[in-house]
Amino acid sequence: MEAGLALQTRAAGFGSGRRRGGLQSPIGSLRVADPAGAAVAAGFGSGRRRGGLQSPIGSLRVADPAGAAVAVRARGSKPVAPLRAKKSFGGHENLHNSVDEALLLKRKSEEVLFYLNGRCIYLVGMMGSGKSTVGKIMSEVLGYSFFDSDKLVEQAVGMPSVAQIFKVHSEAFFRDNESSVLRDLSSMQRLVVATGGGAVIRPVNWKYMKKGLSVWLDVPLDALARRIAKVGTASRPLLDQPSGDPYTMAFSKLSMLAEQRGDAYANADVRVSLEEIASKQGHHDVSKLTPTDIAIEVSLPRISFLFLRTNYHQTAF
Ligand SMILES: Nc1ncnc2c1ncn2[C@@H]1O[C@H](COP(=O)(O)OP(=O)(O)O)[C@@H](O)[C@H]1O
Ligand SMILES: O=C(O)C1=C[C@@H](OP(=O)(O)O)[C@@H](O)[C@H](O)C1
Repeated sequence: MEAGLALQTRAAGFGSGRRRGGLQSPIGSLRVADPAGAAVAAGFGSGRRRGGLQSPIGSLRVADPAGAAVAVRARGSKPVAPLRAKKSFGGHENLHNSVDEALLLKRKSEEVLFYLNGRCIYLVGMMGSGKSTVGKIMSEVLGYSFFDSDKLVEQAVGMPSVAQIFKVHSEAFFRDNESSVLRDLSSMQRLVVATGGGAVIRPVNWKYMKKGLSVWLDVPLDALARRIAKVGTASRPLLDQPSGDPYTMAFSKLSMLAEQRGDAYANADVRVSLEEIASKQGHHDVSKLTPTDIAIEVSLPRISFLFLRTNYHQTAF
């Protein structure tokens, strides 16, 4: 299968200024091109490339045509549909409970766009916290590009899964590449990035993520273990166990990791607590929250106030 990312331009009427000639990361591994209106295909790792510079970990090129936003999707996959779900979430048939909810999300995200002023959003949180799911919705409504840092590492290394990278190389090798990917992404604008759950443990990654807005999806361990048990642990090497009840194994490993990671997630600019959202909704059951409920919290204009202050501290919503 061809590795690579296909980029699609969509008019979004939002831009923080026009970049000409592209930005280059310190090691020249990433280039943001502005080919005045042209949509381009981006290659990463061993995939096809048009232009852009290459580093040992690969090359990324994103078209940013004057005020238009780009949507990114894996080559061959379908674009993310903003208003319809392909899966059921905690018994919900839809990502959104209603059209009203979808419209609310759209309105909130438009307000936040102004304050973001092109800055990237980095979603952090434990494995299974919904970074990819919520991130795709956020990117869709913001007119931002979505990147999953795990996928970028896979493409850069030229391996089909994080599990294989851990097995053939090591966790340290994966972490080095994860940092390189985050460094490269940090020189770009208008991205929603779903980071790997362990990205928070390296201080240097915070240096990169602090160039944008970091948002911690704080999900109770029990809910995480349920979600992971449902989809299996094969794609998450730190949780993969040869035997045992998947929920119990996932819960115990996640608890250990949460302990080890201590306050690392709390470095994020914003904490979105599912327990608090559920309690606000009056049912106290986080499994009833749709990804859109959560994306609305990420988009709340309250976040925008962070950018009005020169010194801000983490805010829990
Ligand atoms: N709000 C939610 N309710 C129920 N299941 C969810 C929710 N958000 C994500 N999921 C499911 O949980 C699993 C992990 O989500 P994912 O977005 O891949 O997490 P992450 O990127 O943080 O590892 C997926 O199977 C996804 O469909
Ligand atoms: O928590 C972690 O250390 C990891 C989380 C994974 O990403 P997700 O959070 O997307 O599952 C992936 O980066 C790797 O398996 C390690």
